[in-house]
Amino acid sequence: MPSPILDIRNLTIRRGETRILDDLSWTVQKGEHWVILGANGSGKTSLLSSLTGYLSPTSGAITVLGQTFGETDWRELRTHVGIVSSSVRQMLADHEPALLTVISGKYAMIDYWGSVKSADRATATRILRAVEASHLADRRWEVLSQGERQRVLIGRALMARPRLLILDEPCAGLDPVAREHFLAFVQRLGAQRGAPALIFVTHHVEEIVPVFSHALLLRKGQVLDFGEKEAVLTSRNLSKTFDAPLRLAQKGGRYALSAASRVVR
Ligand SMILES: Nc1ncnc2c1ncn2[C@@H]1O[C@H](COP(=O)(O)OP(=O)(O)OP(=O)(O)O)[C@@H](O)[C@H]1O
Repeated sequence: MPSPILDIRNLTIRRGETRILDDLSWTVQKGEHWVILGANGSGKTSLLSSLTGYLSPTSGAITVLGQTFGETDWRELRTHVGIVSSSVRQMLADHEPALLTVISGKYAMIDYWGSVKSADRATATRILRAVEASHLADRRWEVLSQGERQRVLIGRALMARPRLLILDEPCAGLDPVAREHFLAFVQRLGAQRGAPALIFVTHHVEEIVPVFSHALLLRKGQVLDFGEKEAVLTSRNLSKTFDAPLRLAQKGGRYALSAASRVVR
């Protein structure tokens, strides 16, 4: 069996008295696309930071693409993991056209400088087409809408040909129509042959499109449940995740949450 995309064993991260993540184990196999759901402060961002090597474990093991934290050059490994998050968004240069932003992803560079190789230009042009943003190639970062920025950032991440693509709350700041367009794009992206494994972090079950096969629920730094989404996404589990009685409904492969008068089983 090929090595998993991601394998986390008994991960605990403590800082001072705070137990940020507590004995967390999780495996992502090739061909799976995961959603991580959890309330504010449940540890989602910390988990992502740990698997890109930015937050060191107190104990436990993290293996990404067959390489284990502490035994390998994490900087090299990072180039195989694409990440789209608010911290990357904030670092981009206002004046940079989208095509250069995408090219910069190959070199893990912010604010691309230097001459552009024609092969890189051709690849970035193809990627911009794949993220349905060809028309944005010459547009500067500062004028792009939030939805356009997300596509360009995904293009930037894809430029490094990642096997794992992490989308950390990518719908934050999108209006309902832009959000639906973006989610339809994520659905197409994940369904493409050879697509990287997706990890999509959100607070909202409405954002779980059918291409996601698995879900991980986090609560107070611990895994509440994980596995195939049909088994994990239940009213009972989500009520525990968000500490309130909630009812989960499913229609046409999409989910919706509403308040319930008591925890629904
Ligand atoms: N370096 C640190 N030192 C101490 N506590 C930390 C540190 N980093 C994170 N925490 C705490 O760990 C908890 C989890 O934080 P984290 O940002 O991972 O949550 P989250 O699920 O991403 O939340 P949100 O949905 O609000 O973004 C929080 O209580 C946070 O204050």
